[in-house]
Amino acid sequence: MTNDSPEEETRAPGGGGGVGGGGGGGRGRRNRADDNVTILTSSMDFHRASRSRASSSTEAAQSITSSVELSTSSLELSIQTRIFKIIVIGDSNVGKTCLTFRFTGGSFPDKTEATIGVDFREKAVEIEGETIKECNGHRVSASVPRVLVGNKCDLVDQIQVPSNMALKFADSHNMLLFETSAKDPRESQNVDSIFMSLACRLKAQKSLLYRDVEREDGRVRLTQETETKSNCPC
Ligand SMILES: Nc1nc2c(ncn2[C@@H]2O[C@H](COP(=O)(O)OP(=O)(O)OP(=O)(O)O)[C@@H](O)[C@H]2O)c(=O)[nH]1
Repeated sequence: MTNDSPEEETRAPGGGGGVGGGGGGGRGRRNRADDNVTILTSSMDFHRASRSRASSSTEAAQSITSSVELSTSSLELSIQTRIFKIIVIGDSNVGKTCLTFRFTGGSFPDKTEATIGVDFREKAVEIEGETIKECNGHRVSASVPRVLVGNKCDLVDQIQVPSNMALKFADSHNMLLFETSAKDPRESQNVDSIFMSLACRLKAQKSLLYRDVEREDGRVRLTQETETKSNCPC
């Protein structure tokens, strides 16, 4: 099994689709000896899609005379999509590329080559009505949600790490455990759940939406929401 903070490789899913939300824990299966466990870590970022408004002269005039109100509504409109950066870390050949490809592209790649450096894929998903996007880039911090993934569970006769050991490791590091196969199409939902779980947890962890818009002396003051609220099942 890999260390808690594997350093030899990091990878950010990018290139295909997005994230979904899902639930929790995993089943158990394991990889080859040198492959062991893939750890997915993630961090959160915030993306504001700009929206242009006021195309007519009337609207333009309104935007001048009612700048505060327009600024407020523009802000609300602009908060459409948050970007979560998910980093897939693990030993070489464990299937990081295939897992992210399965999730973002929906299939198992016919051929992969050892990734040098960092590979990016991205996929937009919707959770509780909010669009979440992965993003090119990564930042690892101890506070970000992490899950532990054992890939290649289709290789039943080559299991290297017993499920109970993986579970113990995951528990001790406050991670969910997923045991899955990027190759087996029957496992695709479980692969999705890995990323959806992360997206859900990221979404719930700390909202960066500016919900409280206060007016003070004719000026708009934005208050960053810090409360964690979610109906996400994971
Ligand atoms: N049987 C099986 N093979 C897999 C699975 N996932 C990946 N592989 C194979 O494992 C090999 C390595 O897969 P990659 O996704 O390139 O592994 P990686 O971790 O990205 O490798 P590096 O780029 O070297 O770090 C390839 O030959 C894949 O076809 C799986 O779930 N089951």
